[in-house]
Amino acid sequence: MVVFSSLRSREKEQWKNLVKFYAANRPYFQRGLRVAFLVYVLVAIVHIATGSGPSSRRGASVSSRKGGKRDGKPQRVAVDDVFYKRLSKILRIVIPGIKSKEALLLCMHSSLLIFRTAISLYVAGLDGKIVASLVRARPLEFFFNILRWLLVAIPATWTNSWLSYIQSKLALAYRTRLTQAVIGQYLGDDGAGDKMYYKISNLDDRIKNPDQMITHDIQQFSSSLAAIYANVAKPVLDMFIYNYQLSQNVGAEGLFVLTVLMQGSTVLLRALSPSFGAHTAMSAQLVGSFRHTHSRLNEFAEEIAFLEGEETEKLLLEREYGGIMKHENYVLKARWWHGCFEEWIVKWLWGSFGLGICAIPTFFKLPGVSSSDLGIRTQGFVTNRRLLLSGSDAMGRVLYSWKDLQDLAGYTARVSELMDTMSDIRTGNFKKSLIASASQEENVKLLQSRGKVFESEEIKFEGVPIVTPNGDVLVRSLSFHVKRGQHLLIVGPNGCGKSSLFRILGGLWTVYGGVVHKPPPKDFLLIPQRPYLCLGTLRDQVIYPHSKAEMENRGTTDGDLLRILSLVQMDGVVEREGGWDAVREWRDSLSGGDKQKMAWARLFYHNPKYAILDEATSLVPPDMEGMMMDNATRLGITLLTVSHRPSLWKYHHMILHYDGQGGYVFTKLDAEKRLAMQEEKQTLETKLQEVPKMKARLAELEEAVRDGAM
Ligand SMILES: Nc1ncnc2c1ncn2[C@@H]1O[C@H](COP(=O)(O)OP(=O)(O)OP(=O)(O)O)[C@@H](O)[C@H]1O
Repeated sequence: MVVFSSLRSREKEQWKNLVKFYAANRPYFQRGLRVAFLVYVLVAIVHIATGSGPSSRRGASVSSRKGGKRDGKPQRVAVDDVFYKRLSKILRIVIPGIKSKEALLLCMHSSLLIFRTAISLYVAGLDGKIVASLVRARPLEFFFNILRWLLVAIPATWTNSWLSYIQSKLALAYRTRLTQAVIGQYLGDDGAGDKMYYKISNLDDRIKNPDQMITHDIQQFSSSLAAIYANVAKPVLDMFIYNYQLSQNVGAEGLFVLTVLMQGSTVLLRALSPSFGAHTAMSAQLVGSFRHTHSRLNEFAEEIAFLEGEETEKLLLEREYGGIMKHENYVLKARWWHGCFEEWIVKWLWGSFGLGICAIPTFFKLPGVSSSDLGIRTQGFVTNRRLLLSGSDAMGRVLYSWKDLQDLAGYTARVSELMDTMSDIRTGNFKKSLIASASQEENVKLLQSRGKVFESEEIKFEGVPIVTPNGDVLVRSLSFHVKRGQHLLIVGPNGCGKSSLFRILGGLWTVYGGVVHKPPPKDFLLIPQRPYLCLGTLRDQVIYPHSKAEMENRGTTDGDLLRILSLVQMDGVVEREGGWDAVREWRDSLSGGDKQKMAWARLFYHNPKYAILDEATSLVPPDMEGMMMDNATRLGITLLTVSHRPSLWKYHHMILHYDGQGGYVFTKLDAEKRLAMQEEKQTLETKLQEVPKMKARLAELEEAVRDGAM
């Protein structure tokens, strides 16, 4: 018993010595703890910045449910090094230099953020003073403190309004830079990137809805990026300042324990966080798909109306919408429970612990701190409490900013997917699902090789294969030669590659072999079966893609345009529609035949060296067709015509006849002979159709004769 009590008294003595040692060296311990806190915050920032946080390892793939694949692998969306690489690439576009407008806005934004923190610190101290003057019952002091409170409200409100204004300006500036960069590549005419808008949707499978990405996703990305700066930089800065100030008031020990608690709960929260970045990217993708289905309904409204396809279209739309709702509900639920858990930890758990810390100077005599009266104690408590609330709010916002960062990762993935795909396409690297025959050995070789293209006055193909973007070899080796003035007729069964030849001539499809000699694209004008009518005035329809200024520069007047329209018997449309400056949705205002005539008027206005006519007269009467062909010939336009109408044959000198099996014949066209053969063929075909009926009638008669005989 004696031994035991002597042991206890020795332990007590040791403990006392330890406390004494601590009290004597407390300033050094305090300094050590503050440095440790600083290191901790820096490590945490580096942790987030390098994407090595727990959530980053749990990045989900966007394409797990639908589309969005790169190289056959699903695209990952997470706050990881891939995200930072993508982001830094985009940042170089949106903030092109330190002297740019965006850098200046960022600088102003940062200064205002620091100024606001300084105001908050002053307000925390003032709050304490107001309550202290109340407790001490000093009315004059109380009055002056309230006056200070009112005065500080002026720069405080001014700063807040400026902050949100500059943040919005920053988002707009980012959006403008990014939209200009993307549209520049999408519609720019700079060699390899030429006709990107065509290639991205026709030659590549990766981007399903570029329109949604350019209009919606870039806007969301810009707002998210502008907000992330305030949502991450400001709380981190606040966390430093408030916690440093708090540790000065209550001692660094409380701060140390609070930090350990916060770190523990942060790790737990992050481990339990759903992958919000992937959810954001998926939402954008689903909305894009829904919008695309809607725009198809608008575009083909007439066809669908005649086919009475409402039910099917409704089902398609409902399916798309159902997909969005399923996803949104899932995300909503995930956000709900995550929000509950997060608020309980951040607001209530940290809050109660913080109150305990604020009470330390009231209940304990801290070594080196002199005792104080009720007023000082109250002032200290109120100030510390405010600092603590602001500090834990900052810490909470750093936590919340993880979600913002994940949202940003989602939008960044969408925007960089578009930009990376465009870069790939610029280098001729397309990703399209190939048909089975493309994997045959000879076709694999063919798809890997490239042909040569030379600019020339005439059109000459030497052993050029016609291959569709999904690897279907339509013609293995095509050779023909068309000189200026030699009109070429192209015939063959459906899907044999007639229009595909034009796509090669227009530089849209890849030349996989042989040699192509062709004039530059500006020397061609295409009239398809359903001609394109642009948004704009009636005049714009004739002169497209020229502007009115370009038309005037080349010396053409509205009178000249009227004469051109009279050639296709369309001059009445000017008066009917209210003049050349009338603006309509011309696609709906003109009939099918009128649209074709308008396209012919455009041909006569531009007067190119070559005209590609792809069933371009299918909807106009034969006499009109003859007049248009004659006028084109008179203007010296060389015609490359696809038509099933025998009446057109007589205008052509050469014929390229596909057999539909990969073979073809290219020869001179003896129009008269061909016409006679065609007519005879048609007569025989009509007669052949009668044969089954005649046979049936014969059988009936034979039976009747047999019956009568019995
Ligand atoms: N963007 C594309 N991607 C993949 N395949 C395509 C694409 N465009 C056309 N094709 C395919 O190329 C083949 C040839 O098409 P093309 O338009 O040249 O036929 P065509 O001979 O003009 O037929 P039609 O007389 O019916 O107009 C078709 O099988 C078509 O499906």
